Amino acid sequence: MRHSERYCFIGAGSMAEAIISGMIASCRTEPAMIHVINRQDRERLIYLHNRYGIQYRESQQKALSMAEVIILAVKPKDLTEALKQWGEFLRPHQRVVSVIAGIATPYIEEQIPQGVSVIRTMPNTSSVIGRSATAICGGRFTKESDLKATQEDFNAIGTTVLVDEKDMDAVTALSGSGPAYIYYLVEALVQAGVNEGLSPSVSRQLTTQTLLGASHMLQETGEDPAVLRQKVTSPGGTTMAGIETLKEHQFHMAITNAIHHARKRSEELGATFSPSITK
Ligand SMILES: NC(=O)C1=CN([C@@H]2O[C@H](COP(=O)(O)OP(=O)(O)OC[C@H]3O[C@@H](n4cnc5c(N)ncnc54)[C@H](O)[C@@H]3O)[C@@H](O)[C@H]2O)C=CC1
Ligand SMILES: O=C(O)[C@@H]1CCC=N1
Repeated sequence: MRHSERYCFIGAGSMAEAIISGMIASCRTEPAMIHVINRQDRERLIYLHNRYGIQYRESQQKALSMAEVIILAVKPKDLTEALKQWGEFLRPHQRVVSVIAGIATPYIEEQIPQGVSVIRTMPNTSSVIGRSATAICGGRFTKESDLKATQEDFNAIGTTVLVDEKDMDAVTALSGSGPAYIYYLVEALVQAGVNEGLSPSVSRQLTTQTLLGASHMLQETGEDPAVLRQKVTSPGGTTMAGIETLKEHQFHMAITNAIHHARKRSEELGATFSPSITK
């Protein structure tokens, strides 16, 4: 549903672009309702304006105060400076939506005027094509209506789930970073097909459609992935030979450790942003 709130993105990087393009493509909002502010790189704003029609020219302070929704889309290391620069212009009627990995709502709440609702989200880059998996949690001043509106924003670019803030680091490791693991798997599959004599284009086409088909099977049948796997795996057949090799190479353990390490990294990114440190 298209609605009338104005958005102001702080940070014009790849995640901001993924969300903006998804919101415009899904008609959640019009380009004229989106303003983007960025540090230094005016070329980037011109690119976003030319490509999507978003706004950037008027005073940045005015853009911030006119928006109902402020989206924080800077890197974790740049957040403190960004909040110093822009935080004082925020007001309690606005909702601040952070997409920043690792950083908890209390830190942001402490850097901006008292009472502003801060909502932490973790989308992923599939926002561009309206296929993000986004997790959302509210902060201390977040009302039901803020959560609902934020869910509607992100439902326009994929699916959403409400979680407790304590789960956000795990979410970040799993679905925030998740597309990269899948692309890494695809790189390996395509190369493996080529190693076995397929052309790169045939290998990529077969791999991509296999991934897509398997994703749809998971979603549309709702079956346990282990059951779906067993249906492919004939006793003594090719799949069994492949799966046994994956087991020998501790595939399961590699994935488990990767997600654990990514979650720890999310915690580390947030650790230096504890509210008590800023007092
Ligand atoms: N890339 C991804 O897959 C995902 C990223 N995220 C989060 O999104 C955030 C942004 O990530 P990317 O877009 O990849 O980073 P990026 O580096 O592409 O973009 C960050 C932008 O913020 C701008 N910026 C820095 N300081 C600023 C300031 N004081 N005022 C205004 N703009 C400022 C930079 O100029 C840059 O354009 C990160 O915190 C990341 O954790 C979340 C989900 C997925
Ligand atoms: O790698 C990162 O830190 C960000 C957060 C989730 C995906 N990309």
